[in-house]
Amino acid sequence: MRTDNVLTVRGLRKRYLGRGGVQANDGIDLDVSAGQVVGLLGHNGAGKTTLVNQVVGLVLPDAGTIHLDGTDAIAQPHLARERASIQAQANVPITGLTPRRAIELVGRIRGGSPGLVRRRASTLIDALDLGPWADTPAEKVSGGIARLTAFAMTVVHPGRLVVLDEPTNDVDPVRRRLLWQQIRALADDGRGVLLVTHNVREAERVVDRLAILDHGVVLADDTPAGLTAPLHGSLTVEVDLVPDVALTWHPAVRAGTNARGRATGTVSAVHAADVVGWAQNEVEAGRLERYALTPASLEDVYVTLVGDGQHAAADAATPGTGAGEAA
Ligand SMILES: Nc1ncnc2c1ncn2[C@@H]1O[C@H](COP(=O)(O)OP(=O)(O)OP(=O)(O)O)[C@@H](O)[C@H]1O
Repeated sequence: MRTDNVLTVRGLRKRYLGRGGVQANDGIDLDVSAGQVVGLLGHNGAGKTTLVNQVVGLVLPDAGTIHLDGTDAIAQPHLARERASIQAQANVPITGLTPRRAIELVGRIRGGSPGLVRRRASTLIDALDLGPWADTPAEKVSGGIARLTAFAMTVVHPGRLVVLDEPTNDVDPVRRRLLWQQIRALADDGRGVLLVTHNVREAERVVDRLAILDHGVVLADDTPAGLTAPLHGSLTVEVDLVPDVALTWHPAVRAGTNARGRATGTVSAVHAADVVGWAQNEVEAGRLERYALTPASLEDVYVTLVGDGQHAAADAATPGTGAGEAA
């Protein structure tokens, strides 16, 4: 029976043997429907790539089931690879080709007709602003352009499921937005998209649903709004510390993380004005460098669930460095 689910994963387990062994996936359930972008967020080693590799038959699970567009992906990995398009974490080398030629070649290998592939390649090149490099030898293009080329190679003739493993690595902020638009367009066109990322802000911008993975376990799986709902009514306070000056939070602040000269806490919105007054005072007295108050975000949810994952926050936008900002 055909369902709207493009990918259904149940109870997936994978342990790598070797010194001590690693339980890379520990009973994962995950669904991706047609028309949906589902984010898979987790720090280094959380088990994301292991999950993806099992979906496309590159790694054999110890237990669990994977159904991809109606087929059993474990029993029939060749069908899974036909029905899924995957952009791996590492770019496939395209030395000797130009980006345009590489994109067209993959489209043809995947069964697209010459005319259709040529048109789709041109559309992607324009949409991702790759025009100036499209006909340049691949050896001469930058890392970001190579990454965008790899994305275009993946989606030139996409399967029902499109898996993108860190597609925006090395991509500049402007083209990153263009890429996000193309990810959205894939879903709008009826594909299911699984977007693997470390980047909380990226997840916030693009996904319909987000699964947070930690040590091989899905800790939460919901819409961004659903994930942040428990934090509604609270704000995040972030302060930059003055070296050698101990921080004493305002009593209304619940302390969170404190590392590398920056501390965060949460405060109920009803106490926000008091905390702004306190923070301003601390800045003027030279006990704080700066402060910022922002609405609770997915990043706060992630840190609450996973801990102070410096990895996840690494690519997040940095608040301004003025004397203080209140959102
Ligand atoms: N082939 C392998 N043999 C042994 N251990 C492995 C192998 N591949 C991955 N691991 C281990 O399994 C765990 C999960 O790794 P995985 O690559 O799936 O995580 P990830 O979330 O994709 O990380 P990253 O974001 O760094 O790519 C890690 O502890 C990793 O060291």
